Amino acid sequence: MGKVVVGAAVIGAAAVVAVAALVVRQRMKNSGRWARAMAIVKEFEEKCGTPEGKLKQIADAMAVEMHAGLASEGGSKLKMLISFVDNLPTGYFLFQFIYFLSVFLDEEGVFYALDLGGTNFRVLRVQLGGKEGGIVHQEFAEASIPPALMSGSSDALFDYIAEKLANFVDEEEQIFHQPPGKQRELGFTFSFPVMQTSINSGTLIRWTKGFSIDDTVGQDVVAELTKALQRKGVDMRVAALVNDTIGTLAGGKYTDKDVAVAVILGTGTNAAYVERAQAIPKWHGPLPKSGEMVINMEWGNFRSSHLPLTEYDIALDVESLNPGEQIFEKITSGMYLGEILRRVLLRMAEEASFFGDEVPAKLKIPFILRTPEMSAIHQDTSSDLRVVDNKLKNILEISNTSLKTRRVVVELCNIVATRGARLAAAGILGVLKKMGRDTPGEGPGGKTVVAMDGGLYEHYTEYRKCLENTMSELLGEETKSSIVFEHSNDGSGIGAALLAASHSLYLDEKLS
Ligand SMILES: Nc1ncnc2c1ncn2[C@@H]1O[C@H](COP(=O)(O)OP(=O)(O)O)[C@@H](O)[C@H]1O
Ligand SMILES: O=P(O)(O)OC[C@H]1O[C@@H](O)[C@H](O)[C@@H](O)[C@@H]1O
Repeated sequence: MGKVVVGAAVIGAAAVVAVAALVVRQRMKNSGRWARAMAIVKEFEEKCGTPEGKLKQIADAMAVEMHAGLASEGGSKLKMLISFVDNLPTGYFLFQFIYFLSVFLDEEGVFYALDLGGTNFRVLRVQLGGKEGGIVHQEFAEASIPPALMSGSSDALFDYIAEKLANFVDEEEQIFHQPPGKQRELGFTFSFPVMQTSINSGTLIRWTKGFSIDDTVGQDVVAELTKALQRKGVDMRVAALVNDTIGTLAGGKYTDKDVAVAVILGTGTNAAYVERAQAIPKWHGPLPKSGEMVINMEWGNFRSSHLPLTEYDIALDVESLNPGEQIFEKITSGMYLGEILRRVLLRMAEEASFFGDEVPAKLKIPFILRTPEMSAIHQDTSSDLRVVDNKLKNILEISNTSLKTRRVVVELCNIVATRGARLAAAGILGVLKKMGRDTPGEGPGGKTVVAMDGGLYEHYTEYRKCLENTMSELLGEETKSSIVFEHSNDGSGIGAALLAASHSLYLDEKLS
């Protein structure tokens, strides 16, 4: 009996020791995994660093590339596209003219706008003029663009657009009907790089963001739209073709004459600004009477050795629809921020079992983690980070995460968004430098208004606050006080309608 008891005790003790050893080994393994995960986070944070000195180097590089892009076609990765909006028949500079436009137009001043962006497609009806002038009435409809149309045929895309426009026109109330013999007129906002050949013609240079339709490249997008409108029986003339940054500048200028720069932070990113005509060596056409021209920078394609690129950015670019293009856009704008976050989480799952022994299958799907979900995670204010928990469950099917795991996910959102926002601020500083507005009190009336638009800027509060705080950091309080950010919500749609009005075929009747 004694031997049996002793034996059992020895076995029991051995079992306890074995379990303890297992627990210790598991804890060591977990602590080893955690340490590995934290090392990945630390390395990522360091490589995303945007200290003030680096941002100022980037701003200087942006200004240098702007000069190069204005000097000659192809002189820079910045296309610096001339927008043609200012060679008005009346010789007025576009924006002054728009400002007085409503005075010339009477109640029939109904114009349409059509805005093709990277994610959404909007149609707008604007009634200008009337006794009080200004915008008397506006209404719009929005639809997301079916992903299949982003990589189908040119006709399929433009037929979809024409169909939506036809439906919108059919809903037109009787009071907006044009008098017999007068064609409806449209401002076409096209959020992609176009080499403009006139106010209402221009060829697509290349697609960006999620679009990749080979048979549109090199084509006149107004001609493509016009053919589709004819196919759909829509009697409408495209009076103006503008990039969304130009539309935002025009729309912003309509309400505030000090608007001199427009920045879009949406699915993609871009900027436009008012340049002195003499500062555009590559322009050999007639100089506008105003002496100023409006430039669509296409700054999404900016590239500099100073940009804090990580292995995740490089892999994203290599696997993108447009490798080697739009690098600045890919680390600052809405289409990509969530995807960068996903790539970091995937590496942590693979190399440090961050979400357990198995790598979550959904985490391997590109673009499954959209920036709107990332901002919800980033801006979770609950004590147990339950929004983070829900997003991880619903999007990635990752359950039972610990609070400290969720905190790391939030921190990664902060790293990605902070880098993007601070780089956007550096871009704006570069534009202000080029304009000579980065020092106190420069610019007419001492104030420079930057019209901001885009769903990322509008909806990602942490990103927007970081951008504006970074502007103060870079400019200093004295200069910052002369730079005003105005959120011109859907300014590009209004701007496109205004530009259509300012290039209307029927203007002479009103001006005479
Ligand atoms: N709540 C949100 N948080 C963060 N980003 C958002 C949010 N909502 C939209 N976005 C971003 O804004 C983009 C849409 O921008 P928007 O300007 O509305 O359309 P488009 O890019 O088609 O012109 C989306 O692709 C997304 O990246
Ligand atoms: O409004 P979106 O879709 O975010 O577009 C912003 C910018 O996106 C870029 O990819 C385009 O080249 C620009 O022309 C455009 O202005």
